[in-house]
Amino acid sequence: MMKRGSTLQQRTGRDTRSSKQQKENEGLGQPPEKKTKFNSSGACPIASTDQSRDVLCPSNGQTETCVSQQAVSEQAPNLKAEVDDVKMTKEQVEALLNTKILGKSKFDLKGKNEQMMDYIKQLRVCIRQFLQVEQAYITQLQDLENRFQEEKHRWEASDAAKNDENAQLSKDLSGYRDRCATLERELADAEEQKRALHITHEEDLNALEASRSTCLKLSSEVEKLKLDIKATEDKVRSLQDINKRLSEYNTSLQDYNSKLQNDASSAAQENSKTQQEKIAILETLSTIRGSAAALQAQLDSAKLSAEEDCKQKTALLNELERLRAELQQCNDEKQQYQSQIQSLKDENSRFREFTGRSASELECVTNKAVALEESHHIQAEQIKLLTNQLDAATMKVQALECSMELQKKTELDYAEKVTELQQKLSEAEQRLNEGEVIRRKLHNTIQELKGNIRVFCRVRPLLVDGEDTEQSQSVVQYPQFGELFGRGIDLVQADGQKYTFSFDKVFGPETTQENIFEEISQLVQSALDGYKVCIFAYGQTGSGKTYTMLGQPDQQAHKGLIPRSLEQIFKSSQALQNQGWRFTMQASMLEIYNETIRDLLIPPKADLQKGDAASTGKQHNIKHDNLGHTQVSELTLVEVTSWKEVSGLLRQAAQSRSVGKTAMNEQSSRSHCVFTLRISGVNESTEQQVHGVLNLVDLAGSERLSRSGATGDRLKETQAINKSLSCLGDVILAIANKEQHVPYRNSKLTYLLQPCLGGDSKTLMFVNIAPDSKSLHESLCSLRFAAKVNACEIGVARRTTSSRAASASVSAAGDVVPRTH
Ligand SMILES: Nc1ncnc2c1ncn2[C@@H]1O[C@H](COP(=O)(O)OP(=O)(O)OP(=O)(O)O)[C@@H](O)[C@H]1O
Repeated sequence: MMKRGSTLQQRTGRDTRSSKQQKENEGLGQPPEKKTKFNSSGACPIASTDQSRDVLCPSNGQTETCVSQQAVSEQAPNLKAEVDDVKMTKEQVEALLNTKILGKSKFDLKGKNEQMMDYIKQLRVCIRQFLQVEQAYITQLQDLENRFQEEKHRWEASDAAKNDENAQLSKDLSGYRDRCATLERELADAEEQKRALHITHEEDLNALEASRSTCLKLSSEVEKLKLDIKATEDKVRSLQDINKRLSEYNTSLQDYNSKLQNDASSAAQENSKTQQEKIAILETLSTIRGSAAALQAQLDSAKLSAEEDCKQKTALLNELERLRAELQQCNDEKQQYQSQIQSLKDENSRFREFTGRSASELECVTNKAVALEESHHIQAEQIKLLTNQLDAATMKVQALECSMELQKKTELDYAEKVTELQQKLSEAEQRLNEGEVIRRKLHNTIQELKGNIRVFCRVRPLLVDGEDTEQSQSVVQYPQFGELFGRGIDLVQADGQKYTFSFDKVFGPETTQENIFEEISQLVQSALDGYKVCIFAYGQTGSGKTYTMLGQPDQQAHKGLIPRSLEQIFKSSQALQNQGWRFTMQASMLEIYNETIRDLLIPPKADLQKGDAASTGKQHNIKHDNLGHTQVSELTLVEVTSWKEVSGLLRQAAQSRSVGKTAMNEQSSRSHCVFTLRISGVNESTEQQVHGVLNLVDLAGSERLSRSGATGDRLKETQAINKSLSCLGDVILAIANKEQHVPYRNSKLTYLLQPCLGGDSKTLMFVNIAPDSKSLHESLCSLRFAAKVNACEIGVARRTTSSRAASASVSAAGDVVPRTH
């Protein structure tokens, strides 16, 4: 009960304190009775309307909220009566609690009991009062709790709202923070920019300052320059003129360039057109040459007749002179005679006057006079005759002079015509040369654009006394029109089955060595322009490879490609000397027999002393440097300056091959023969340098073992040939398939020809075909191989050119052996 009371007291402590505060505010000096009004019995008065009001709490004497009577009656209806009667004050309660039950005496139990009963009664009243107070407190507490709950709900609601608000705010805050960060970054950037601008500004200021000072300097210079400008302006004007002309020239060049490009696209057509034009020009040229020759002959004859006329005229003039002299003489004589006659007449008259003279004397004189008159008459006749002759001669002279005039005129006309024709001729020749240059350019462009190995097919004639049987017929046919005309070849089997192939060109049996060379002369020429050129002949034994490559060098009609190419190269290199070019050339020749390299230019004596390369085991190794130059170790390189020297070398090589042939008891055609000419050119005026290589290869004949029927060494050798040729096939196949690894090193031949097969060279293969039916299968194999080669793209040919200064350090490839034999 006390505990509960104390709890209540604690709970109501705030109110109590506020009451106390109130009390203090109202005046501490006032006695509590004045403020808190007790009834007569000392109990708190109960308000009639309010449920509770402040009263002095009986336990602690402080002001407590008194519960209304109605509330008390609701809480404890059984105590109502007592509560209404008894209201205890604090002092009374304290007095009650301090009350001691003593009785009248120690043994006055009844009195004690009554006292006790009374005491209990009072305690009950007190308790009831406290219960009422407690009830009031509880009610108040509940009320407060309700209010607290309401407040709590309100607070929770507001808290949730605040939370939402907070979340929103924190969201906004993070947004603001992001924005702030962005702004900060922007600010930093802006500041950076500002700093950079500031620096730039400062730099600009510095630059401005510098430029101001420069400006000042410049303005002084400007003054000077202004003076110069006037002089320069004149120059500029002239330069502008030049520039204008140059730009016109440039435009024309550009036009020409675009035209060339257009030409390049239609190059193939243009090329053939140019060829036709060339033929037409050549025809016109030959016609012009013919008419020029005729006119020249006419002119010569006219000159001759004019000369004769001149001679005749001179003779006539001489005759005239002579006649004039005679006439003069006659006239003189006549004069003499006349003067004689006159003197005679005078004498006669004197005689007659002086009749002293004799009649005979007179007669004599008369006769003399008659004779003189006769002679005079005769002379007069003669003079008349001579005068007539003179007139005739003069007329003749005049006629001659007229004819001479005419002759001269005709001569002049002829001379004019001749000059005109010569001009036309030189124009035609110039056009021909230009056409040739364009043709060469187009040829090179086409070659470069094609980027593949070109293949020409040559079919030899049926040999009457050779291996081809007399009855044998050609199994080769050629398309007579259409796209494949001149490019196609058909092999026709006995059963009528036809195999068609096409190449860059197909040459029939009627094609001469000259025709063949005409087709490749440009290719050979490009070796002088700095290209690597390789021409090789492939085909079965006896199909005409050697005939095509070498032929018979001493016979004009049967010379092969090697002699013709070299003749052309030496001729062109000499012609190029006019343009400042100086060429040096080195020749080498080797053969590959059974995978062994033999130097064919070792002098025979040395060869005998040293022994044959193959038998002495002397090794020739092949190496390629970074520039794509091939070097064969210990190979003889001979500097050559004329075809004559090369022809000597070819003879020597042939001898060396035949020595080898005897030594090894083999056919020279069983080896691959490689002729190489290295060309180095330098232009003295432009310092330009070119390095070209011309490789001319006569391959060993391909043949099937079954057909050759070879055994022993011959079998070994055939196998070696077949191996190297099949290696060549492998290499071609690998290139055609654009494989990563190309097996160049599988044979000496392919390794030697690597730069020609591998890319930046111009390569041409002749596939030689024997047309007889016995060779049909071999021919088919050869043509199939050639078709594979033709489809093989090896890349774009490149010139090797440089300036002299740049390549001063590049030494010539190979060791040059001075020619001593
Ligand atoms: N176009 C041709 N015109 C005339 N005769 C030819 C022609 N081609 C080849 N011949 C002749 O055919 C024969 C064989 O030719 P050649 O020796 O050139 O053949 P090959 O292919 O070099 O043979 P091998 O592989 O044995 O060296 C020779 O007598 C040659 O003169």
